[in-house]
Amino acid sequence: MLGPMPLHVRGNPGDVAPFVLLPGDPNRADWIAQNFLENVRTYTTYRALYGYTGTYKGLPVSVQATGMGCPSTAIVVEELISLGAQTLIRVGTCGVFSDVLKAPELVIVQGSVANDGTTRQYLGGLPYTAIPDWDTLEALVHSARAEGFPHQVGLNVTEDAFYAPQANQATRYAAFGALSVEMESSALFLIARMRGVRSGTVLAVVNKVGDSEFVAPELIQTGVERMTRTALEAFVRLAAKTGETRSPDR
Ligand SMILES: O=P(O)(O)O[C@H]1O[C@H](CO)[C@@H](O)[C@H]1O
Ligand SMILES: O=c1cc[nH]c(=O)[nH]1
Repeated sequence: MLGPMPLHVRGNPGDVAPFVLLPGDPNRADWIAQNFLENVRTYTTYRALYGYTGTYKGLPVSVQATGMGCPSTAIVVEELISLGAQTLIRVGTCGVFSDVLKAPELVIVQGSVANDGTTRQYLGGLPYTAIPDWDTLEALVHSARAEGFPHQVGLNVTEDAFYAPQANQATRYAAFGALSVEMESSALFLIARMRGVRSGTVLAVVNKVGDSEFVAPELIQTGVERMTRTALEAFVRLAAKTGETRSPDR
């Protein structure tokens, strides 16, 4: 299964843990590694797609930046899987469509509208519903509940063009029940399904779509801390359920 060093995620076989957190922002990857993991080592810095492996409550966990958008995410996810990743949880930020959902509340993504070019290219025009793995979704919801973190579970929109001139196309999906918008989950969910691994997404709210500013930094920070804890606790739950305690240097 494990081949030579991938082109972009420049780790060696054994560097990446089966459980991987996926922030878009490389600085968030660094911050998570420093503040949540123990015995951290860096396995890649190429193109600022930082990747670290350490342990959380004794469980080997990696945190790998995806960069922004589905094209970069697709490369990173494919290469992580080639390096042995088995469960990938995106810990991202999102915009929301109404004041019903406010920072630091979390969004746990039940499915993501694939309004992006990467999944379109993979699928060759086939309509598709991008959904997370059920066990991962369930573990995220249980963890958020157990931690007492306010959250909503629902539909997200993944899009490519943050500054598309059609005044936030994604808002059109709000009328059909979408809660949030971001730029990576559809590709993550599709590729995970194709390659037979598990995936999920938990998001911290950073803006209401259409507003010209992000919400206050302390609200964003609280949301990011909570989503990170939620995802890590989901890994612990999944590991306990399936007996996965493999070390990254197995
Ligand atoms: O904060 P991250 O995880 O990068 O996620 C969101 O932030 C970026 C846009 O500001 C996009 O990548 C979007 O999906
Ligand atoms: O993709 C994103 C991320 C945060 N906020 C948005 O409005 N869009």
